[in-house]
Amino acid sequence: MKVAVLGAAGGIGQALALLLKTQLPAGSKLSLYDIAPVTPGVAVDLSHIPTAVEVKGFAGQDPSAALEGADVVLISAGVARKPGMDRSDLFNINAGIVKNLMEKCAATCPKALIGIITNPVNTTVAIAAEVLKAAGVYDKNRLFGITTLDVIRSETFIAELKGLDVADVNVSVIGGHSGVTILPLLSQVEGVSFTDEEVATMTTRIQNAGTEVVEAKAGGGSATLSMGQAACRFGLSLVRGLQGEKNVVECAYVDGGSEHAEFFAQPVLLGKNGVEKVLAYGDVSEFEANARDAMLDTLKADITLGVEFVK
Ligand SMILES: NC(=O)c1ccc[n+]([C@@H]2O[C@H](COP(=O)([O-])OP(=O)(O)OC[C@H]3O[C@@H](n4cnc5c(N)ncnc54)[C@H](O)[C@@H]3O)[C@@H](O)[C@H]2O)c1
Ligand SMILES: O=C(O)C[C@H](O)C(=O)O
Repeated sequence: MKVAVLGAAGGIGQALALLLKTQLPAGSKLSLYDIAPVTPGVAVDLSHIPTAVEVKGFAGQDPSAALEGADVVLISAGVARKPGMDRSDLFNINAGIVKNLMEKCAATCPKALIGIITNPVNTTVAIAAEVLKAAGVYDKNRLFGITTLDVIRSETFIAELKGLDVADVNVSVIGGHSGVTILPLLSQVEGVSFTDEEVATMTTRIQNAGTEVVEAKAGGGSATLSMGQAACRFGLSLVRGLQGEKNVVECAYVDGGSEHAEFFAQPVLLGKNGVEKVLAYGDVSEFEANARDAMLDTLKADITLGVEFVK
């Protein structure tokens, strides 16, 4: 199994690479690429950790060597937010970066499962899909926007509020990955009940959690360590699915035939070809149904922006 990380010298990339080096199955290959010249050094550094995962690092303008034979590609290349910015403010720089990297993926590893971390995810995933379509290699089951950070935040915050063991808390988060498009389905959390006020406060906290980190880092970037953990969880789930493990389910932002939008985050069953089945997200409360319907104009506009960028 070969996993490539693009943007591997960055805050997320280095944390993710460390976690993958220590958690990928024995015999895996980890391929690190970034435009930053330090990237081969990051790989050498990681290679001294005693696990049966081979690491190689690549720098420069062309990621092709890093992508050859990749089964999974995780992309965190691009710029991060500073206080006062929205994720959509990253579009001007990150759209072109994702487009260029996806052209290389389409040419070099068209069958790989690709997970997009780079913001604005609602839009960059649409860009990735258009690039793959233009190259004639699009398979909707192999492209994912990684929204796992919203899931782990939800699990953490709910466990804290309700005094639960976080290992017992499972939450689906649907929609997209920015502001009101992030919708945790609190009504479905087993063994927990929330007052209306708790639902409103918790939903807002989860939607603004990225900004909470951006402000706390005071100009030094956005979430990197928690995102490294989230991307590692998601990447390992992709690998487990590819290896034939059953019942691997994650929420992800996919082109899954949703009635709501062309791309929509919801639970998916992962398998040997990526998405094996898009799962229904189940019954929702009136609050959640209203929040879901209210996000759709924003989500669709984010998607259209990406489609038009490539066309
Ligand atoms: N999906 C999510 O939940 C989520 C969570 C946190 C951050 N993010 C996003 O992830 C992205 C990366 O965040 P970060 O904190 O790691 O940023 P960072 O600045 O620490 O790292 C980004 C890396 O990308 C590299 N890079 C830039 N252009 C590149 C190119 N063309 N090819 C290869 N590498 C390139 C840079 O050299 C840098 O090492 C941002 O867009 C951020 O908003 C997404
Ligand atoms: O908020 C950001 O800009 C980064 C990321 O999308 C997050 O949710 O932490």
